[in-house]
Amino acid sequence: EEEEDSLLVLLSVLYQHGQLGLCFYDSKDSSLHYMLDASDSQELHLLDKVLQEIHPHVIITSAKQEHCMTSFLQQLGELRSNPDYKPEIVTYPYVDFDLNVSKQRLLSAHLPFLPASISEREKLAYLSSCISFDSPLMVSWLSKYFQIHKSRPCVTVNHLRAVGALLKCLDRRRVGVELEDSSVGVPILQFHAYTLKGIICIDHDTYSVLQIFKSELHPSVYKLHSGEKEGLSLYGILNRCRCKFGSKLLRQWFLRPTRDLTVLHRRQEVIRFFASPQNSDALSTLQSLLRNISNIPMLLRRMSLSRTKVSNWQSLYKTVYSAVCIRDKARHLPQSVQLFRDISEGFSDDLSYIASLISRIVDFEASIAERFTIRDNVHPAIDEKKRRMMGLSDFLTDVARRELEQLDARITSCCVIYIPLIGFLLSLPRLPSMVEKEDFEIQGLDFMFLSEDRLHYRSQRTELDSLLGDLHCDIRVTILPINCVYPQALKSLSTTITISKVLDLIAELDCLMAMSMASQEYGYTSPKLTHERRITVTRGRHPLLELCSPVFVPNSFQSLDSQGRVKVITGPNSSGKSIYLKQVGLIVFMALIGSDVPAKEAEIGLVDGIYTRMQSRESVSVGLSTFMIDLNQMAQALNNSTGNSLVLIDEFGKGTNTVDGLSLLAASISHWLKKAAVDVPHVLVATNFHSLLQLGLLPSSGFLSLLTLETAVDGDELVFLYQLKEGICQSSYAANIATLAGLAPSLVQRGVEVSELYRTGKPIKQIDTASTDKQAKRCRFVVEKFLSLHLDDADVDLQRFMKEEVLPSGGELL
Ligand SMILES: Nc1ncnc2c1ncn2[C@@H]1O[C@H](COP(=O)(O)OP(=O)(O)OP(=O)(O)O)[C@@H](O)[C@H]1O
Repeated sequence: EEEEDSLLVLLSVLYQHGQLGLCFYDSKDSSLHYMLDASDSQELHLLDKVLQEIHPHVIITSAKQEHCMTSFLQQLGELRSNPDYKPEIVTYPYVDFDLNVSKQRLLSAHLPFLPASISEREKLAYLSSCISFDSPLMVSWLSKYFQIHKSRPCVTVNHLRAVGALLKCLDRRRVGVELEDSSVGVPILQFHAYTLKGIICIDHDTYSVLQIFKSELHPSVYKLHSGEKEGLSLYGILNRCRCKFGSKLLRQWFLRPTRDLTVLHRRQEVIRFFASPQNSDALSTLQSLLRNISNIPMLLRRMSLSRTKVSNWQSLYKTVYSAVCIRDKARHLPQSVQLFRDISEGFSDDLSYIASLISRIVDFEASIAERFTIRDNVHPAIDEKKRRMMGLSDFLTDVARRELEQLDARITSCCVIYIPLIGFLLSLPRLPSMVEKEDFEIQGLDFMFLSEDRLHYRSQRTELDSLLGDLHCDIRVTILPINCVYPQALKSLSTTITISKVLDLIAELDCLMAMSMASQEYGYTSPKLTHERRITVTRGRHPLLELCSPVFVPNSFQSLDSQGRVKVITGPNSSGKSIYLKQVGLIVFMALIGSDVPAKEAEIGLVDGIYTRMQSRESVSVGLSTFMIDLNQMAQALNNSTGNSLVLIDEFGKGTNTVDGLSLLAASISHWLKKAAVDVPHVLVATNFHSLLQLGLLPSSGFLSLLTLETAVDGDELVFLYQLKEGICQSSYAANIATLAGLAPSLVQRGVEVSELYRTGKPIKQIDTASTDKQAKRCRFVVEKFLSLHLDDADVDLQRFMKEEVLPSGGELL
């Protein structure tokens, strides 16, 4: 018990630009766990879940942090279900969360399992396979990057930053080594990638190789700094959301796929409902309503900060009104669907009240050109002023007529104008005789200014200003408080009916209708989701390639509980291996966000992670060799995958010496084949190393399944059939593909010859490229030289003869 008491969990957390990164140390097994950066809302729901799951005793955070984090930590004790839980909060200066500091602390951390003689470079390379750095040098590279582009929050490595502060705290408190000599550091015995239960581990590389997201710079020069647009990606084709926060929520679903069957079934039932043709009317009505939804909290904030524009009131009115309509529509849909029931019950009558309140206050028809007009009977003072304004024009014509009677007969016309803040002025045309300023003076009138050949005077006779006052200003002054006060009132009202809940439900509806539309258009099917360790896909397709390619050949996939879980796929180049791997990855991913999948039928056992080793990232920017990146990705897959993960490996080992690469690949596959049945992940390996199978480098196992992609040879031409079948590919057909790619036939022919000789172990003869004519000329030259040699001569020097006459240029002649 005492031991239990002394166990500590220390969590270090950083929230920046909507990204939450954290890591924690568990003294029970001296392990360091890190969670890859994940997007979290301002309410920090994700962090709350993490706290509930790991119950840290100490929470370390930065002194410089966003406001929401401060208030979250303050409320921690009150909000949580367990009121006794009060973790200690430690704040460190932001510099402790610096990337370079983190790197240095990691390098000097006490890692007992590493040999003492290990160099810093080797240590970094090792650490990069333990904790996702993206690359060991990435840390320093990123810190430079951040200094240059401080304002660009696109690359976030908050989990790495958090490691620095965590290690500092461990060191200070000497967790677990309190009684040891000060030279003994706090040991870290293992690193683990941490994922919340129910959330799937998918790293940045997987998102990019599977083309789940693909941002492209916006082609417009003006948007160069701000805009990145979505290229051809899964998110791009599924995102048909009508409102902005629908798209935002969909992105979050993509970033946080889940294994929670309740959540997924809730999404599936809505998608299925809208996918049915008889519900297409409901779909289009709801979608047109969704178009009117604006971001109310932002709108209200804007309205209370600055002077409200009519357009703000209009958006607010439209949003609330449309939300009421959505609720009414949802009430007519089957209440057996959970989301419809939530909308029907969750959108209270307060919404209708707000809508009617706005329409009672603001006169939208009269508020033309952004001028805010309030309806009659809202405010008695305004009503009175309005009445006076209405009669003003007749009154002023009358005044002008009276003034004209008093003026010089040469002036034939005049009018009274009103200029806000200056007041009422008499405006007369300028006569040709009026040249100098003195000529402008008229008795009984104060000259103000000359503009566009008209003279403007204030009339002492009528004193309109004192009579009427500055009506427009008055009306403004009376309106302003109303304009400011009402949004405040609405704001408090809207918080009471938890407007955020209404918006969340609307966003969810938007996402699901978008996914349903995509499902209908592309012919997807609703997968059966289970927690079993099996995946079966019948006639699956690649959701992006099928849109670009005129003909797409569907292929099935089956990975059962105990058989054929490790699939090795061989096939000629360009036969479709990579596409097949990605297709399986994408189908599983789509199931994990609740979407329908491109297949005829599918049963997906929900996986806890998708690990990929596919085409490498550009190595220049990350400062690592291509092969090192490959190894890092492979290490993550080998170390972190469980019996419930999906591992996709494409052409691993080709970045180094063939034999070494082949051995590493064979060793990695064997590692999985030798595991206990429950620990073997679903593995798909595509390789061009045919000798892996021809030389029998893999142990025989029931888990192993060998597949290939079908091709046919028609004459000299290779035809790709893209059909998956059991078996091994015997030839790479590299020559046929090289011919297809346009290499010269003579070159390809020589390649085939050499390859054949190499395979059969025969010597490869060098080809003499000199022409026959040239050779004959050389021979003639040598023969003539020998014929002219007289061996009987006493002074004959054979050495000199050979060197200087037969081989004058160092043997080149022969
Ligand atoms: N099922 C399919 N139906 C139609 N076309 C396909 C299919 N699979 C692949 N293709 C086409 O074949 C091309 C090559 O596919 P892929 O990149 O998967 O080949 P590969 O076997 O991995 O090649 P390599 O070994 O050279 O990497 C794709 O770009 C696509 O146009």
